[in-house]
Amino acid sequence: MTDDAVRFKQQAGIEAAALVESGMVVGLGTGSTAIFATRRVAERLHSGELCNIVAIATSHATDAAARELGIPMLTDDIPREIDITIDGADEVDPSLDLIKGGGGALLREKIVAQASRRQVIVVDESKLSPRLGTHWPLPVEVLEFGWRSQKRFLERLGAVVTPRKNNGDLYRTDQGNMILDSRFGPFIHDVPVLAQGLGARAGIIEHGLFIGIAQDLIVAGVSGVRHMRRGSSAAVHV
Ligand SMILES: O=C[C@H](O)[C@H](O)[C@H](O)COP(=O)(O)O
Repeated sequence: MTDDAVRFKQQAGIEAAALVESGMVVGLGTGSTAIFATRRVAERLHSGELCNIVAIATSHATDAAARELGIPMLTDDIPREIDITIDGADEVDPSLDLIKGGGGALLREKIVAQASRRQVIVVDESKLSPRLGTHWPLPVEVLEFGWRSQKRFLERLGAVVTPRKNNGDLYRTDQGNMILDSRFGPFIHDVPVLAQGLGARAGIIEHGLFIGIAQDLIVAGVSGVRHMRRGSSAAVHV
């Protein structure tokens, strides 16, 4: 990752953390961009600028980081509605639909996103894409039982499928499942139809298409930080 990319991720994360208000329940995303928002929320909490917040993490890694930073955490059964969640993404299209799951956290991320009133996505500008699937394979979380059947199913849908590995072994999600990275190049032709097909297949636990979920996008790049809202063509420069 270049120094510029790290700086852009940090700018986007810090901008998003400013949207958190005292008294809120906050969803904390996973990855190298969302962590900057988590750190900034912790800084605001410790400086006294924020008070009385509780958070829920989208992965074991984020949970450990947030606890280390001294953020009060909710239990995993999400006993309260989440006011705002700040998370990263692997690809973002012009209507703010997303591919997520590059870090393997897609299932918890989607659970937290769907339990949130407001989902704010933070990215550096390299994540912007004209059509989902252009730059990134779609992560599909599958149960180990029967996984080769899911691989054939995805191949019949037109994907080139690579079981995700970690140091030579099969990668495991926080839930102990596998990820099949599925490249539908040059792009995914019909995102809603694909999402519906994947959702209907037993053995597929979740997929990384987040459609209609993000309300806000904060993107940082060479021309500064922009804040976009779903359904609004105007980008606000901040
Ligand atoms: O599973 C991981 C998540 O969906 C991440 O939010 C996504 O991969 C983006 O991560 P990063 O900000 O590190 O590029």
